[in-house]
Amino acid sequence: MRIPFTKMHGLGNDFVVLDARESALPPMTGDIAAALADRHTGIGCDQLVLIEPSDAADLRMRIFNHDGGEVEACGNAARAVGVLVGHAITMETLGGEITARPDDAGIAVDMGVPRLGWDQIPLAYAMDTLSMPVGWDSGMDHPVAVNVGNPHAIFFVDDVDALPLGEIGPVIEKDQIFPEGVNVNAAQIVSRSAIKLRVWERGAGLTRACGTGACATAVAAMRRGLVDRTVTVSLPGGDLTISWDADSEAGPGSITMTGPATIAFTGEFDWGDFA
Ligand SMILES: N[C@H](CCC[C@H](N)C(=O)O)C(=O)O
Repeated sequence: MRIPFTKMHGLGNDFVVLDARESALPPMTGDIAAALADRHTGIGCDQLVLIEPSDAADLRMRIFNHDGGEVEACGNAARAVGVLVGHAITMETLGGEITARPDDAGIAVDMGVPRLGWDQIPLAYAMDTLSMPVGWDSGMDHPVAVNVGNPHAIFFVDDVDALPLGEIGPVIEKDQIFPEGVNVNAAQIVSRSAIKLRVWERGAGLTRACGTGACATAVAAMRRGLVDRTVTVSLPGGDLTISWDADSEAGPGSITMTGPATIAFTGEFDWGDFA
């Protein structure tokens, strides 16, 4: 069975996108997703993105990490789907409903309201998520924990480029204090409107950009009073603008992420080669 795909990226965080809205695909599994994501024997990507029909929103976006794990959210992928569709849409995801709309700077995604409770991250036991009383060998300690559909630990450091994130990231990612794993963010405050960020992604490793990481890091920095409510987050692949609406009687505001997404090329593969 020949399957069309679109290769896309958001600031270098790359995706293989399959659009099953018009014609159903055979069931996607973690093994098939990982095989397609493999950069040596597959098409190669950080995440596989599957677009399906939805009864609750304009479409359903499913995200499979490079390791095949299906996850709740992917900010850069949300912008990629926004570019592919070409107009404002609502998306159902495992992490909740999000919306994407064209914007002067590319695509603006409303990522919803961040979850800040220890059990919403989730963490293994009750603790202060604004400064987790934990540390790891490289001196990266007392992170902020934020869930933006998916779990993030944010460490504020003096120099992100001096960190061995490729070594300490996988250790923290799989620490038992994070029952569902965690995306590991190393952030450097540049000014009250600028953050420099590197991310070790759960299930994908070091990536050139992480949209949810940028959102979670902005929320963490705002919670600590380090930046204003709109901030530019600079990742190895480029910049994202993150705003966190002020809280109201209804509760915490929602997060908006704005930035580009790019179609690299289209192609086809034979499902039988990967299933
Ligand atoms: N690795 C993430 C999913 C992809 C997130 C990242 N690519 C983004 O743009 O948000 C996780 O396991 O939660």
